[in-house]
Amino acid sequence: MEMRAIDDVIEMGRQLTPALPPLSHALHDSFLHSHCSACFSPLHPPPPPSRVLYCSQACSASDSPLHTSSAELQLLLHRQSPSSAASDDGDTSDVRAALRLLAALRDAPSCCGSQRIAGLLTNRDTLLAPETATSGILATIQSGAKAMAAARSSQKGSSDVSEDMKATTLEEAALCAVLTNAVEVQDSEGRGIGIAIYGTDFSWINHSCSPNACYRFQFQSALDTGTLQSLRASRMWISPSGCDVKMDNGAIGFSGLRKGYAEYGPRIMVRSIKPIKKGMEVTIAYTDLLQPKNFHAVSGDFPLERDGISFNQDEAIERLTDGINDAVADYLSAGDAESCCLKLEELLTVRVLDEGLKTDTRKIALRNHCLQLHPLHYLSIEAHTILASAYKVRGSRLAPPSTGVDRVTWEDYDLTRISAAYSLLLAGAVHHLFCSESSLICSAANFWANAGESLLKLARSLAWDENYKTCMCSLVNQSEAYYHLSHPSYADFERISNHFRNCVTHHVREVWDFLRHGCPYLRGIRDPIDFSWLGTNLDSCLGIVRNVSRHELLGQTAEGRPMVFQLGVHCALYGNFLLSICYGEGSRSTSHIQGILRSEETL
Ligand SMILES: C[S@@+](CC[C@H](N)C(=O)[O-])C[C@H]1O[C@@H](n2cnc3c(N)ncnc32)[C@H](O)[C@@H]1O
Repeated sequence: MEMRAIDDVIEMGRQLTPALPPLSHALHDSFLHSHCSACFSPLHPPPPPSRVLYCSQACSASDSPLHTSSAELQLLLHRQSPSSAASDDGDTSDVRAALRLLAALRDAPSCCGSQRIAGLLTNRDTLLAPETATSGILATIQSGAKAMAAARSSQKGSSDVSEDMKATTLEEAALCAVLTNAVEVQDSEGRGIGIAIYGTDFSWINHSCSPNACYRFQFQSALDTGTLQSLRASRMWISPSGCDVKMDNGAIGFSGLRKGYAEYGPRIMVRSIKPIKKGMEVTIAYTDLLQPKNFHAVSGDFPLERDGISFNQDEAIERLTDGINDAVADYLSAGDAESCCLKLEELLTVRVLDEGLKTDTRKIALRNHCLQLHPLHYLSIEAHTILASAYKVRGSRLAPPSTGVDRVTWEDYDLTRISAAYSLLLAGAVHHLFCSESSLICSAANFWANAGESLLKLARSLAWDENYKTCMCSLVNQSEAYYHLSHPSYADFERISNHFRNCVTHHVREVWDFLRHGCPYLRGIRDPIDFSWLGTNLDSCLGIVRNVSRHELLGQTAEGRPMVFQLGVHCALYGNFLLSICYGEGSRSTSHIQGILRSEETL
């Protein structure tokens, strides 16, 4: 099954589905005590741990009957009991979501088969086939289905649990449907807090490495009837297609299934990120397009190569990945952001393949050269993301509690400046990839918005006068109008993008030396937006920044501050423009960045 566009031409930034409620959803175990199990909103303040918690009476009334009738309660109790062998097993959200799915469809047993449940593909035969199943997935499905069957028997009060547990086909199919169709629900900080399974309107959308649509979540507590009616009234711009469409349409129309649609839980809505013609298949990305698996398909491979000799990439990538993981462990587990920055910058700067060069005479001749990881390689992007965050944390740690945001120490200021430089480099690198693969619009949007936020924080951090807040650019003055262009024509999109890009390129030339000053790795990056300097010889880029004294830096800061501000405003506005295409007006991401721009009096 697949979904196709039903209108003549759908512009980019169009909402293609209403905000769809989940068929089933479950928090990850680690968020069961900090978030509402019905609507996934954070609990303030976190109450003392108990089994399943709700943010309101309405959420409790909506969800607790399903929590009990689905046997989720029994499953959690069983796993917590000291006698349970599975008590310290991993996350149970898949299994709990599968139990909830079966309970939601209890009145519609004909919707449940081993191939499809409520129209949703289970992939059971493929997932359990001996030739395709990895031992890990097979064991996970079998043990999960057994735990589900045991919990369901115990909930029914069945006397013969062992007999009930023999027939786990239905549980296996439900769990496979969850594994095939569930999406990770992320909170505003991008943390995966749980999973949700949606009906066929969403779940029949296939994956593409170059998708033309994306999705976002909408979090609400239990909805009143008026809001529900208006959500349902919103139209579908896509419809099912495929050889089974008749049969499966029957499945979705079944009244028992409709009962299964919870009126609460994180809703999902699909949006177009490219113009889509009538009859074209609508696709989304199931994974992060900047991650390795898809990266090569999206943007080509950036080889570790010199003078026509390509090196053993797998070995090098493995070593670099280990190095990055080691640095991240310092940051996340040991809380040592400084060590993380040192390790990552060393990793990005030193030769990466020296050991592999021992045997080949041509390669031996190259041993004195410095081979750097390409700045657009996915590992560089990963490392830059961590560096931007680690420098930011280091900057805020150094500020004494009494100083407030506007009065910071020099060291704090330097760290904030380098964090902003990394954020800008990330925005530029991902934007470069976005120019050749427009599916990366959501990533580009987030990186531009982050760069804008970091640069505005930097401009704010030395407050000796307020005159820096002047933006002469006509685009900035018209920015209010762009918020209402969440589905622009492609021509408008290109015009606005080109204008913003030209302004950003101009400002970057003025401030880049200042932003990267004192950072050994960043001095090798000539320009963070225009990568035409990336030729064959990265070495020649090193060492081009003269040493600047603290005094000169201070002078540059006073002068550079309006420019940093203008650059920050442009990045934030452009990020917001792209965010409104991907997620629509009023989304959490756009509201956040608009709040920042309002506080800077640019809106
Ligand atoms: C959420 S379902 C998508 C709808 C599904 N095609 C159906 O018939 O119900 C996900 C499953 O669809 C299949 N699928 C999705 N995208 C695919 C793609 N690009 N190529 C091949 N199979 C795909 C895979 O079996 C995947 O596990």
